[in-house]
Amino acid sequence: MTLRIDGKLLADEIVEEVSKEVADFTAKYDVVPGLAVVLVGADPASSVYVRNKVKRAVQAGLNSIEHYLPADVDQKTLDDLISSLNQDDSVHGILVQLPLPSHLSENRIIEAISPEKDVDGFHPQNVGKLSTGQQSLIPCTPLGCMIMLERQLGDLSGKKAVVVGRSNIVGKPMASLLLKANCTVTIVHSRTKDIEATCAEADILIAAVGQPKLITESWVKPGAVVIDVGINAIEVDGKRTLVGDVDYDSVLSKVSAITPVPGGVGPMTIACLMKNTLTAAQHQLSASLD
Ligand SMILES: Nc1nc2c(c(=O)[nH]1)N[C@@H](CN(C=O)c1ccc(C(=O)N[C@@H](CCC(=O)O)C(=O)O)cc1)CN2
Repeated sequence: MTLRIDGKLLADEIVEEVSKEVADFTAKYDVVPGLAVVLVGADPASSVYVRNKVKRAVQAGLNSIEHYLPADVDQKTLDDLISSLNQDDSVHGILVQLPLPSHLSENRIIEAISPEKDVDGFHPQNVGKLSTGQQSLIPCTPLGCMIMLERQLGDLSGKKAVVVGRSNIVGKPMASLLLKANCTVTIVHSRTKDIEATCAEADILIAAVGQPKLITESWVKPGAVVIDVGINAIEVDGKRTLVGDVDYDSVLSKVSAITPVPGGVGPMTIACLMKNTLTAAQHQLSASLD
């Protein structure tokens, strides 16, 4: 029987665990970990994600600080805001919701965030540490995927893992994490020859390419564990529907476990942000006591 990995349920559990640890942390140090979320503009999807992040932060017992800036905000204003959040001791985590409007530089903003407060794990210092196997803040989506995989499979050592997609947010950090967990890792992308055959050898298949229902039955190995990171809005019978990069119905009977879309990786991304904020606060406090 195929297991449907319930990301919403697991996310609830993680936020509950984080809230207990936050309560202990606050009781011990008299400090409430603070998460600052910055939204530029009013993109509907980004607004939903930010709203859900704030809701989860409150559930986790974090201090949620929100900054809503107009879509035409200039780079200097955003740089100044990040600089003031970096200096604010009540803020332990900073997240700038992506994508930013095209006149703003995402790289400049990511690099402006203090690496210790970079709860997205996107700063080059955190990326470098992750890729060299050092302790760092880990991007939330790949972290959520690893938690789901480890709860499903336990030890991942020796598994063949294929990551479809090479983005900085998901594909590359996902590959680093799988390698750290002793998997044999392949990243496939638009220039890979015979992607389908490579995917069909994977014990673990991570789909993070942003192409609706690309991966069908012939792409998966019998018994594989499939993690679908894609969240694509398509029209079905004139109605907006969310689907993953995997054709769920087509692969379902062949795989041993699979994440659905919606309700799989998405909720875990937000839960892991709460986890990262607590981790950042713990590290900042222990550094200040050194
Ligand atoms: N600064 C960041 N920006 C972005 C990130 C990120 O990790 N950091 N990731 C994505 C968006 N994202 C979080 O920000 C995100 C996307 C989707 C979900 C989610 O829960 N999706 C639901 C469906 C939601 C819906 O109905 O539209 C699901 O999959 O069940 C959470 C977070 C890009 N930007």
